[in-house]
Amino acid sequence: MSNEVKISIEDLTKVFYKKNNSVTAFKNVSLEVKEGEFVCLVGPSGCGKTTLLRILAGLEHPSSGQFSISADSDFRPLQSMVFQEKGVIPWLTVEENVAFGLNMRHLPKEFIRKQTDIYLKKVGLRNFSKLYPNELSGGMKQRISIARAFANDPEILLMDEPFAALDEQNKFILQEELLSIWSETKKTVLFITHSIDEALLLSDRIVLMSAHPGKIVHEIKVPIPRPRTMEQVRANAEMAEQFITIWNHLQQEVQRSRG
Ligand SMILES: Nc1ncnc2c1ncn2[C@@H]1O[C@H](COP(=O)(O)OP(=O)(O)OP(=O)(O)O)[C@@H](O)[C@H]1O
Repeated sequence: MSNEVKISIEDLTKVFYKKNNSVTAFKNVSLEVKEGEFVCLVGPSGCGKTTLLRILAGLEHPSSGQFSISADSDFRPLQSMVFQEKGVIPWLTVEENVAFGLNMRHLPKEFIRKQTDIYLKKVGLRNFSKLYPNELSGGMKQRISIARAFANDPEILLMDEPFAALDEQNKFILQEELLSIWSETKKTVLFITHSIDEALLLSDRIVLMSAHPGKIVHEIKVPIPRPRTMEQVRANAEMAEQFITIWNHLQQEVQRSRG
């Protein structure tokens, strides 16, 4: 991780206005993410995590405040986003899905072929490259989304609960695959999860949000050295303490959001 700030969010607020009322998704959020840092956002349902990511992805406008993503290269996209599901294009083959962003940028064919091949290999889908998404399992579809996001070589990666719909065993495998690709590419990642275990396994830093309207209320640095495995995280006494700290916080906030 470098000391350079890659994502800077300053006093950001998002209000959705409807006919007779308004909903404040999150309020006065300020956050800095360093280049190469892996940050997980954890908070109760409805606290504005997805909305914050959508703003960083340019899919929504903030109501007030500002943010910036620092760009190292004019040729790279600013961000790629990985969603929980429905991130694949059903009428394209696996390799066409992975190459999609690169094709949209009209990059040289040979570069696209090589880049696609590298990431298909990294996510274990090389032998499935000519298949269509409906011939694949949920885990394989998420691998396509991850391969496409990294193949695009964006300045930052935004991931919105990418493993939430998977069974636990597939989730563990994909988490470790993601960590392995991330350690090679050192991308800056902002990752939303409801899973405390997942946040402890993946993050350099965990940012906790309050119940709706979301605010950042606490941050935790994850001290386990990398590379990490779920077994190490589960066997580590300090991590067990962190788990309880995060759970205590979440429990209170979830109760508040239900109240
Ligand atoms: N397009 C929209 N129009 C109106 N309200 C919206 C819109 N999108 C989100 N909201 C509201 O903003 C708040 C935050 O929603 P958001 O989806 O960002 O929360 P979240 O923390 O990602 O929730 P979850 O963890 O359940 O996915 C919610 O109250 C939601 O109803």
